[in-house]
Amino acid sequence: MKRTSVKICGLTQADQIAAAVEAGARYLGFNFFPKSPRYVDPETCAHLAAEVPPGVAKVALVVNPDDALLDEIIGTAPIDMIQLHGQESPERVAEIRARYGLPVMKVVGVAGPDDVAKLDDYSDVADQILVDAKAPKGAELPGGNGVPFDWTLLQGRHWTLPWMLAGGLTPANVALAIRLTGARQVDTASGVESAPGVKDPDLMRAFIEAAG
Ligand SMILES: O=C(O)c1ccccc1NCC(=O)[C@H](O)[C@H](O)COP(=O)(O)O
Repeated sequence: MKRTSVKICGLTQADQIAAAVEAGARYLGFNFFPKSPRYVDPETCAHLAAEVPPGVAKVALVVNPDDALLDEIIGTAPIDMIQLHGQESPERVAEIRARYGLPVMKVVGVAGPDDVAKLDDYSDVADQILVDAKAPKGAELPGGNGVPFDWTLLQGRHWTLPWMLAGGLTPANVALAIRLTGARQVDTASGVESAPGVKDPDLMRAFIEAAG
């Protein structure tokens, strides 16, 4: 029986979705950040989402979205959860959650102890927290950079909300990351790709197996 729920983020092709589902992913992320090699538009997402069986959550990843973008995505594709991957304030998270009536996962980028403390700001307004590595200085993308953070920063920390670990997780390091942090949910994008934006079925299978 699986103990860890896995999210595969940045799916762009139907065959990758079939492979991720077959391997046991519980969440699939669709990326609406235009500069990303993993970008999909709402129409494409709607077609891809039709391939996703019940029980696997379809997550819309957005960065500092305005209502117009969210209206378009939610009005076009059957999204189950919104992932906020920008600098959204607690007030904006609450507003989005109320407007769309969907669960919201707020991302907090971590590089040091002060960042870990920020997780508490969202405990009353989000449904889940995604604890990701802070993007390296000068990076073009706010996430999906394949960079881990110091997992020991999370040791001894407890949160009331469900949370997910991300940032540079790969088939080779995910078991150690889980052991050090106690994460019960993990997320990966670049760690299961053969090239930027191209998910590799063997790597997805290996990741989910290693996550346990
Ligand atoms: O993946 C992207 O291109 C991306 C672009 C803009 C914001 C977030 C993005 N990715 C986030 C993720 O896919 C993951 O949730 C997370 O950052 C881990 O990515 P990785 O380190 O590549 O596993």
